[in-house]
Amino acid sequence: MFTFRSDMGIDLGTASVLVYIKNKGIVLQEPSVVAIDKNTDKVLAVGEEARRMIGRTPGNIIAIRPLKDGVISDYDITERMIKHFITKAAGKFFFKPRIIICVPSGVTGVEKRAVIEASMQAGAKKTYLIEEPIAAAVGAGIDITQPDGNMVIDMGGGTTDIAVISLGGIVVSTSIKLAGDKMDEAIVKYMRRKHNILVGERTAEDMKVRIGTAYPRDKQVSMDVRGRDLVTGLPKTIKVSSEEMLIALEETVTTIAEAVHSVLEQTPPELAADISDKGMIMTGGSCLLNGMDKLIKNRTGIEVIIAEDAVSCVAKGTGESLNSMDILEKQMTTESKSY
Ligand SMILES: Nc1ncnc2c1ncn2[C@@H]1O[C@H](COP(=O)(O)OP(=O)(O)OP(=O)(O)O)[C@@H](O)[C@H]1O
Repeated sequence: MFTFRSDMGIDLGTASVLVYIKNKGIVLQEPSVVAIDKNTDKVLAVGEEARRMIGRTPGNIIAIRPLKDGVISDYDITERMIKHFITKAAGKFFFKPRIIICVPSGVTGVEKRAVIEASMQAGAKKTYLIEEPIAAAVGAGIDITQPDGNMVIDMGGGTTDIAVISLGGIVVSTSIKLAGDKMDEAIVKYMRRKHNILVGERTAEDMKVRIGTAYPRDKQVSMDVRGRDLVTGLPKTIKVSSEEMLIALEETVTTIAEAVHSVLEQTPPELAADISDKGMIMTGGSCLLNGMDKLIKNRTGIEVIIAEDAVSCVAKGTGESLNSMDILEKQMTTESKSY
């Protein structure tokens, strides 16, 4: 089916890719996973279909997450993944779309060019890149053009980006490679250390979402977890409580709260006063971890607001930035402007 020009915003995340099309909203949300046949180098599946293959692939098939820790770890695969998602989201287009892509904050100039190249090859008329905290703020409904201090904490899969934004620009920021993936790893380590059980990446993520917590819960919850007993080598099921998750996640979540505190310390006083009045906004999938808002509030004394549709904020903000391209142009990567 042919569609008329549909400007497109893409959140190229470590954990998932979201595509936003103007006037349509989020049209695609899939994990950033690609399954490859090692022998032929052929892409077998992308997104959800590829994710289901993680940990279950025969020798010749590998499921790759081409973005890791907020950087592009596999270039070529990232390029192929972007092309696949653009084509899937847009169908065949009549007018080439303008595409704006939000990349993890740690990517290098070379990686940025690879992303732009992939987008151009997939049929973009022009490609722009945008910084993650700016996109998150726009998606959370903040008018970033005002001379007001706004603080955004975007906690994704690979990175947590913390930024103070005013007049459309980032005043102070930091990006740490600690977010959802590291929480999952911490759970795997805890289960091995405490229970002598090996659990998979997906089980750990499930535990985090269902019983994980960053702050003591009012009411304890627990779940049955299946893994491999490291002593007998056989499958085993045990009950794990949210109290245990608090211990497993403590180091990771405390470091994130400390990073927020340190950005606040570097914030100019007027902007800090604005933030203190309005509260900080949290976006990204990992901000949904139970008690994360309470932990940060407890550490900083400032109210924390979880944005509506926290997971899709960056994609939404990326897409909406197309409307205010002139104001935001200064935020975009210079090398992307000329394409
Ligand atoms: N309810 C929840 N509780 C805790 N964590 C959650 C929840 N829902 C999603 N997550 C986590 O959020 C992370 C994904 O978030 P998101 O989709 O915002 O990341 P991303 O944009 O792909 O990553 P990045 O911004 O680092 O590139 C995953 O680690 C996932 O496990």
